[in-house]
This record gives sequence, C-alpha cells and structure tokens, in this order.
Amino acid sequence: MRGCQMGMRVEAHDLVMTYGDVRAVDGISFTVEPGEFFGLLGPNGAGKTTTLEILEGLRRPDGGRALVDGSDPGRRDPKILGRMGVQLQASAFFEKLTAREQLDTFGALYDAPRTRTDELLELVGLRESGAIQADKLSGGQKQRLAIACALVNDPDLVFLDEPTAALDPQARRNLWDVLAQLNDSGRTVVLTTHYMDEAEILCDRVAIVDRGKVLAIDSPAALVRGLDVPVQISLAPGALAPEQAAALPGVDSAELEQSAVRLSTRRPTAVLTALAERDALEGLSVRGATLEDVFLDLTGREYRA
Ligand SMILES: Nc1ncnc2c1ncn2[C@@H]1O[C@H](COP(=O)(O)OP(=O)(O)OP(=O)(O)O)[C@@H](O)[C@H]1O
Repeated sequence: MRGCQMGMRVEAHDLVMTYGDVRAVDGISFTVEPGEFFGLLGPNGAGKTTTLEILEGLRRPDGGRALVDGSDPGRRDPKILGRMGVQLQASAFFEKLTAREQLDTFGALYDAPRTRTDELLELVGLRESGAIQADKLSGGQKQRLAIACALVNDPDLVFLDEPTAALDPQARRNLWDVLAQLNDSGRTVVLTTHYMDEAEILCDRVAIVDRGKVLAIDSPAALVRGLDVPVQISLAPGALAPEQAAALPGVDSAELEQSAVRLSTRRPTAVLTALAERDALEGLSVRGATLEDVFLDLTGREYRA
C-alpha cells in the first residue's frame, strides 16, 4: 500500500431523508477535512447509517447535497468511487471462500497487486486466519475481514458503519488499534458509532447526532471542556469520613456511596492537594466529564445506545 494517502474532503450540506412519516435525516451538515478521522455518534435510529449511505452515494437524499472531493457521490463517478472504501453495517462474504480468497477476489476487481492480500491480512490481524472460510470466522474476525475488504483498492477515504458493533469489549479494543492505523497515513476515515468511548478515543472530531439532527460538532476534548460539570473523586473505603471530606477546601459536596466517600469538585487540584496532606490519596479514582455528559447536557436525556 502507498505510504502516504491523499485524503478526501467530504461535505454534507443540509441533508434530508424521509421514510414515510420518519424524518430520519433532518438537515444534517458538516465537513470532513482530508486526513481527518471523523465520527458520527448517536443512539440507535439517530440517522447515522442513512447519512453515511448518502455520502457513500448509495442513497439519494430527499434534500440537500453530498460532496466527496467536490463531486456528487450519487453520480457514481468511477474516479471518485475508485478512491473510496466502504464497510457496511452488515457484511456479505462469499461464504465458502477463505479470508485470503475473499481478498484476492475483491482485489482482482480493482487490479490490486497480489501482495495486497498479505498486507491487508497483516494490517487487520488476520495473518494466521487467512485459510479459514469466512463463515467459520468469529464475529470480531468477520469485522476485521470486512474492514480489510474495504481497503483492497487502497482508498483515500474509508467509510465504516458501526465497525465494532456486537463485539465483546476486548475484541472492540483490539479492533480500535486497527482503526487508528487506518488514518495514520493520511486517509480520511468517516465512522459511525453508538459507543461514546470509541468516538472519544478514535476521532479527531465527532458530530453528535440525535433524531436526525447534528447537535454539536467538535473534538471530543473540546466538547467535554465546554461543559461545566464537576469532577468526581471517589476515595478508598475508610480514607476519610464524609463530613471530613465535605470540609476540605474546594469540595462542593461529599456523600457516602456504598462504603466509599464520593466528592464532587470544580477545583480538583485544591482537593487533591488537601487529600495528599491528609495522606488520603491511596486507592482514589478521579472521573472527569465524558461525552455521555455532553449528550445529557445537549438533550436532557441519559445516553442509551
Ligand atoms: N429503509 C428504511 N425504511 C424505513 N425507515 C428506515 C429505513 N432506514 C432507516 N429507517 C428509519 O430511519 C431512522 C434512522 O435510521 P438509521 O439506520 O439511519 O439510524 P442509525 O443512527 O444508523 O441507527 P442504527 O445505529 O440503529 O443503525 C430510524 O428511525 C429507522 O427506523
């Protein structure tokens, strides 16, 4: 594969898509810069897949315009399509072909060199599983193979629809390493996910989508920084009594939760210094705001994927 990719710009301008009475996509706009890792994050049914399929050129929007490097992807221009890779939410493989044969087959459609299959198996961590039939692969391995298939044409832009859905937490984390590598060489990556932690770890910027609308777009860190949410500090059981903790400088509130005291503060440095002076740092945990707090702040609802 090339060491350095071109990256492509993706633009969504006021996209609208209706299914009967459902406004699945209700005026979505954003721009993904070349080389960016961009996430569409939101609960089930938010409109992420529909938006992605419009950008991939697989669906015609009822309103608005999608552009990939300035071209309408719906026109299916081979010059644009040939530089795109797409992993759909549900992947269909030739079930009797091995992982290696799948990649050889897709690669042949793009005139990819035969060495590409080995590179891709290595990249997605399937080097040892190349001889296994697709229908015998585990869920995580199938997801990896789907991602490898999306890369056979060495694309400059990759669309990934819920690439880690239905995987166990360990398999998800393992796949994150693969996903992070995808844009190391300058590819643009656009991913949908309903996992907040996934978006926070992988994406340069995320658009938080709910009920067909974009509620906020920024880097995960900036979205979290914009919140006025206190830091939560949980002390080890028995470290301090709640009333002692409540009297520390900077503590807004302290309560007993199970057998440990949980403090809430907007001045964590002052509180941690005071805890250090009382030798109460051992075993504590600190939790800052996360994208879940951002969603709650934006919608007034707890985030339920
Ligand atoms: N082909 C279709 N026909 C009718 N309704 C549809 C169709 N595709 C999607 N919808 C509806 O549009 C809304 C948005 O669906 P979409 O799949 O885009 O959301 P999503 O955010 O990707 O959710 P998920 O994570 O569950 O895939 C949902 O209410 C869904 O039921």
